[in-house]
Amino acid sequence: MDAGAGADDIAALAAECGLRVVADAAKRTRTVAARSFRRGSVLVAIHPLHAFPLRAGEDGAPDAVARGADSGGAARDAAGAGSGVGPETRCAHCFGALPQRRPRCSRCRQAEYCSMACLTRHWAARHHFECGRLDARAVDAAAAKIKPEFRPCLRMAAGIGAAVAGPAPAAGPRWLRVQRAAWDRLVSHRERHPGYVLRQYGEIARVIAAATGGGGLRGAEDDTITALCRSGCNNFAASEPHGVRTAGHLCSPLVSLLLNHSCLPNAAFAYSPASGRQVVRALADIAEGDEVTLSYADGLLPRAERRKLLDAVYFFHCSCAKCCGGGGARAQIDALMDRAPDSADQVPERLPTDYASPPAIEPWATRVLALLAAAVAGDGPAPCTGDSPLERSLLGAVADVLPRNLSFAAYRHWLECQDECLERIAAGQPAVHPWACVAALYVLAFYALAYPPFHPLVGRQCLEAAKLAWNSLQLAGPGQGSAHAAVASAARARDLTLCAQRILAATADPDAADAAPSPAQEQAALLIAELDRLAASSAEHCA
Ligand SMILES: C[S@@+](CC[C@H](N)C(=O)[O-])C[C@H]1O[C@@H](n2cnc3c(N)ncnc32)[C@H](O)[C@@H]1O
Repeated sequence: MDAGAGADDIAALAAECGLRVVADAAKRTRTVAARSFRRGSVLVAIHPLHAFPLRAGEDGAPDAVARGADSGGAARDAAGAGSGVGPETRCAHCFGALPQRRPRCSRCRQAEYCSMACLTRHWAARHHFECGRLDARAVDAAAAKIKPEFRPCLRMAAGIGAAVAGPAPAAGPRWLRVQRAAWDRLVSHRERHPGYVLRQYGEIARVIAAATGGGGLRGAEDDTITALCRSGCNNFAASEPHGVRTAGHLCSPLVSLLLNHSCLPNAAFAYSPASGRQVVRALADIAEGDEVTLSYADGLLPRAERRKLLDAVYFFHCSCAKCCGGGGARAQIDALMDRAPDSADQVPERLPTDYASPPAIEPWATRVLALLAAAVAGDGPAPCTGDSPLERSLLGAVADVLPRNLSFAAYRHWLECQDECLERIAAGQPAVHPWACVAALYVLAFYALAYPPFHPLVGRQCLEAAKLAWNSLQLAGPGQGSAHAAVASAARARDLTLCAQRILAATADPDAADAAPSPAQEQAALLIAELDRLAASSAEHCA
């Protein structure tokens, strides 16, 4: 880490977290583990320098940031799910939905909350500081003058401008001092941004200056353009509470500065709706000396799409273990999934027509799901290096599968089937459950091939599949045919739920008050109780 104002603060905080920043010729810096970490360990937890919820029509990233990279948002957004919520529908603290009657900050009258608890937490954490500095009305007036898709950029630049203006308050919190020092050290890649982007940023900078005369937004136009470029390759998308859709944006310079990208990351971030902090956790066991990485792009995107995004937004060519693994297992799986089915080997394009007869699950998917379950159940080491024993076994399970069945096109097909089935179920067609369960199991198998086993998305999908298996089981009574029973045995529902429970426990919000279970954890506990009741009543029946 270079010397300079704030360098000591940053290095000291990193050291306390068990991390060390070292120079890197290709990446400028990289952060390595100064000790080993077990999967699930919290690596960094810090309040963002600036954070705000998305508004209606403003669901583009404030820049081209990693859209929910670690929450799977990119894959879902690519599959057509946007956030699209109204200005009045998200809490300024937790980014959750707002009720009809909602508290708001009595000082700025702008920040709205879903509850008094969120208002109080936001004030204590960050708002007491930014409320006096950021003229939210002036920001809104300025934002109204530019295209909706660029408004988050404006709001981000304005918020950061206010947060970093003037000397750091001596009595201010440590996180603020560290975040400000880290902001000054972030790359902007300004010289590499295309002309049309710089012109748009110039327009935003002019609007900000004209609307406020600098008051509340601060910064000369040129500085605002640099801030926009910097924010473009350093910001984070935050998910809605307990969900996967992008609901807000965070500028957290320390985390940006510390963590480089890998398509096979060993860490993931989440926004804690409880504390408003950004929390980075180990996704896998990390050995001392290993580089700690996040994913800036969803690891389930095809390699070419990931490369395009990383090149266009972050200005580098990825050479991680998955992209160029020198023949490592994950790189080979990635290459298998990158194959395009030829015309004689087409992925089915249409959604199912016969929801009464779900297809059988192919042996490769069953093998992958068994490997996932064993990895999650085991207490042994869980590294994710690209060529660990688990990753080699996964490759062995899929090496001979045809592109028709194992490709991104196939993954997207199953994801689409799952979404379609869930819509039908929501519309009152419970008989679709077994079909939905099959689709969910395939999606889970693809997740297992693309993500480390303890990735939060794997946990959510395990729970989704478990719920569908349980509901299919309910349909498998007399007269309902054997297909339902074949899809969903009680043993499968139990295995999936146990998997979900372990992953959810390892990825639960560490800042949640009194470690209160999340809704997903509550659902998993309920499912296990139901399955136990079912097992007890069948045992009684047999006796
Ligand atoms: C969020 S910053 C990460 C911190 C960065 N290492 C630094 O020293 O400022 C993102 C930038 O780091 C560099 N970077 C991150 N991951 C990289 C990787 N895997 N390979 C090459 N460069 C990378 C790129 O310049 C990217 O725009």
